[in-house]
Amino acid sequence: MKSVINTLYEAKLAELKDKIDAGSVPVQLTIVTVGDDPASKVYVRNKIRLFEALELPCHHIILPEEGTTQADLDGLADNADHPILFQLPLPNGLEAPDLAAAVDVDGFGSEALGQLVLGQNPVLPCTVQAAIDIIELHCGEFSFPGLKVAILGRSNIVGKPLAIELINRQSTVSSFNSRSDLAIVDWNQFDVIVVATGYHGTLDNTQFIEGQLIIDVGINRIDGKLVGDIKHQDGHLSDAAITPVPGGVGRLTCLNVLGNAVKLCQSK
Ligand SMILES: Nc1nc2c(c(=O)[nH]1)N[C@@H](CN(C=O)c1ccc(C(=O)N[C@@H](CCC(=O)O)C(=O)O)cc1)CN2
Repeated sequence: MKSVINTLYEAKLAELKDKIDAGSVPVQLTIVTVGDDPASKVYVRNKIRLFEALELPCHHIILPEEGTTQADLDGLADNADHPILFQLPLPNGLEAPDLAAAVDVDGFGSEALGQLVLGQNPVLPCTVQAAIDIIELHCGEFSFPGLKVAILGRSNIVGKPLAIELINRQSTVSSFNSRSDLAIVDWNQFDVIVVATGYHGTLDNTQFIEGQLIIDVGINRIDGKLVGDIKHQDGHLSDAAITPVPGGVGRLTCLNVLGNAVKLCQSK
């Protein structure tokens, strides 16, 4: 699976470099962070490094947790004239402003989500785009209609928008959340299982079968080690294709921030 992700990453990066070179509008991004969430620091650093590697401007606005108001964030959003994102999670009491689709690099705002529901080919949330690309490469470009996909997790940034995008593509989508009884589910009925709960051990590799594609969206730090939402039982080699953590969906998510910024800047 690692080689599939690497192939995808390199192909997308090459395609983006060509688009950047061919475009007349400069590609840039602003990232806003509030406070000092340690995981966010890593993710933001990875995004900035990618822009730096391509010599593209990535402005980083760092605001203190103490004293930053919703009006400060809303002001930044209202004045944005190029792609911007507010790194999540934000401290309690603050929420990401509802960005206009033209500058919404995450695709989390109501305008971008409305376009998604209407199937208007918007900028997809970066993790959703990563899952779609992995399915497309692993199962085939024309595999979406009728594909049986289980999605565990109903977050606004992954589970819900991924379900909508897959429905747009005529897949058969089953959605599970923390109130679903996972113990009675026959996981063998699905072609693809996407686990995006944020809990390590939601499912384990003994529950999958040959031929299935398993997309692990989770990034959990346990005893200083990065692990996904899927537990890998020692001594059990799963025949299913399972995306790795780290080096899987998270890596592609970062690349898709660049992809979305290119798309937004070049559609001005
Ligand atoms: N504004 C947003 N906030 C958050 C998003 C998002 O899409 N937009 N998603 C997640 C975090 N995320 C994106 O920002 C993200 C997650 C993981 C990675 C990544 O590079 N992962 C690496 C491992 C990194 C590590 O060492 O910890 C990997 O999986 O290989 C980048 C971005 C929540 N917030």
